[in-house]
Amino acid sequence: MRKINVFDTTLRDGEQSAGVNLNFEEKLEIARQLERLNVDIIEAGFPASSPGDFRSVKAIADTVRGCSVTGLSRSIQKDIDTSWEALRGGIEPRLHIFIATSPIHMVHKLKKSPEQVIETAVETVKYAAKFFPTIQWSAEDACRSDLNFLVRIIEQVIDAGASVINIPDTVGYITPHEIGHIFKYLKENVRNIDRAILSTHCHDDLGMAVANSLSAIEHGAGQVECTINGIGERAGNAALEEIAVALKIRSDYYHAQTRLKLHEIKRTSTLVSKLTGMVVPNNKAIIGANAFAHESGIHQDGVLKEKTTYEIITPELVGVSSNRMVLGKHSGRHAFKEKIKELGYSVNDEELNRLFIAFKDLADKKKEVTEEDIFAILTEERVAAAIAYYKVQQLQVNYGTNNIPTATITMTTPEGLELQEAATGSGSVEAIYNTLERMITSPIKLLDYRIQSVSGGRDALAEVYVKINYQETETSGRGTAHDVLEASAKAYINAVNRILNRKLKEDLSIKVHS
Ligand SMILES: CC(=O)SCCNC(=O)CCNC(=O)[C@H](O)C(C)(C)COP(=O)(O)OP(=O)(O)OC[C@H]1O[C@@H](n2cnc3c(N)ncnc32)[C@H](O)[C@@H]1OP(=O)(O)O
Ligand SMILES: CC(C)C(=O)C(=O)O
Repeated sequence: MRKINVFDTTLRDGEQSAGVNLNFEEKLEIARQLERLNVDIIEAGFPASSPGDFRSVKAIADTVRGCSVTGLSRSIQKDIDTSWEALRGGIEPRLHIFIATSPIHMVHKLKKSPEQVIETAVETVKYAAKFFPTIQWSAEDACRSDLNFLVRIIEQVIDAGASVINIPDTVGYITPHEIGHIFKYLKENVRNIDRAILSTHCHDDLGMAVANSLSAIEHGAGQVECTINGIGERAGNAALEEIAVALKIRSDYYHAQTRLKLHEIKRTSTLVSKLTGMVVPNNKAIIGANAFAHESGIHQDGVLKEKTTYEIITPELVGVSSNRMVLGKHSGRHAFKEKIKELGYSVNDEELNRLFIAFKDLADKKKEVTEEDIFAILTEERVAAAIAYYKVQQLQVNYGTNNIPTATITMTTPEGLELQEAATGSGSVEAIYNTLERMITSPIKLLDYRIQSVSGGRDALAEVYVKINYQETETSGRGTAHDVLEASAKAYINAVNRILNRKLKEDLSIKVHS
């Protein structure tokens, strides 16, 4: 079996999804989970693009020990210098440097001749090789580039020091047959290709990203670039979970394997969905809620007689557990700690105490505390805004079909004051948000509001996701609670606190409660 390296770009290309905005703690949490999933390379961001990206790439490179961490860089010395500062603490510092090679990009965007592009690529790879032991070079828009030009530039960047050559389908234009031909052609025609690994990076504009990635693997790619849940720029990237499971289930055809721990897939998908606010459609392959649901009589009959009649993947393979009930209100600290360990987390005593209080509180209200509930509590605890500038102490909502909904809220402010306010709205959530806005004083614009339940049943936890604009900054916020209105208030305040935390970290003028 050929070994295929998995290069996860959820934190770089995935974060380029419109509306996704992960903060420092969230990126670190996703990186830790990717490490548990056992990816080979994590692309943690684009260090030169902003101080925030630099900080998170550096923290991930300094923390992650189970795989290599990389960051994206333009073919510019200052991007390479910044990337080195961010990545040098990693176990195998790796630079991902790119330049466009298609006529459209060279003429209109870079305004460089093909010869100038070759010269820039070679010079910058040579420069990067002074620092980085491993350099991945990408030919942006490779799939719309001239094949003989690709051969020439690839030969020269390999000579300059690149050992991974990535052939992206940047605009999601190629077909499986065509990409197979490109990889075969490069394998046969690049003189020094035995000194490099070929990599594939596909976008889903025409819905072919996974099929194209698999075809590239079939024709010689030794590395696949993908994201969890297929999130990414425009229509997204190739979905990691689909590629990995296709290689496993059809190993008879591909004869290639990854080193992923497939049972971590569901959890990774849930975490990324929660933190990005990008909901996974029910019919999504591998991780959608319906992926293992047999609805029609003939299928159910077949599955009851013999599972393999209609089931090619077992839910257990990707970590979907049929045993959902785990703990209840009589469970103690030991069992709870053990469950957290089973979920792949380790917590210190202080964290355990806080989590246990949240767990007991939930267990009092809910008959069955599922694995998903515990995962939600854990995630909320680990990625909560570092400092809760605003804290809701009490919330009361008055609603009736013939009344105007009114919310009354008691909240502590950044100055430690306790304020009480009330306001009305056309619905209960609007009444809550109008009340909070009165107390926070700066205008807050609500851009998006979504709600879902964490697990099934009437007593399920509610999870609210909001996107707001506050103090000229856009961010998202999340809140989980047993009650939808409390979860709504928490999500709103979480978003405001996240902006205030970010401003403090970036050392910008912090203006709270003016
Ligand atoms: C296919 C991909 O996904 S590539 C990754 C895309 N990701 C991102 O762009 C996210 C992060 N980007 C950013 O924050 C900003 O674009 C920055 C900080 C990188 C650059 O910002 P600015 O300096 O304001 O430049 P801006 O984004 O407007 O334009 C890009 C410039 O880089 C140049 N450029 C683009 N790609 C490359 C490259 N690979 N190597 C060198 N220069 C490049 C463009 O030609 C343009 O140069 P020009 O100003 O001389 O015309
Ligand atoms: C930078 C490269 C790899 C990229 O993201 C693309 O071409 O889509």
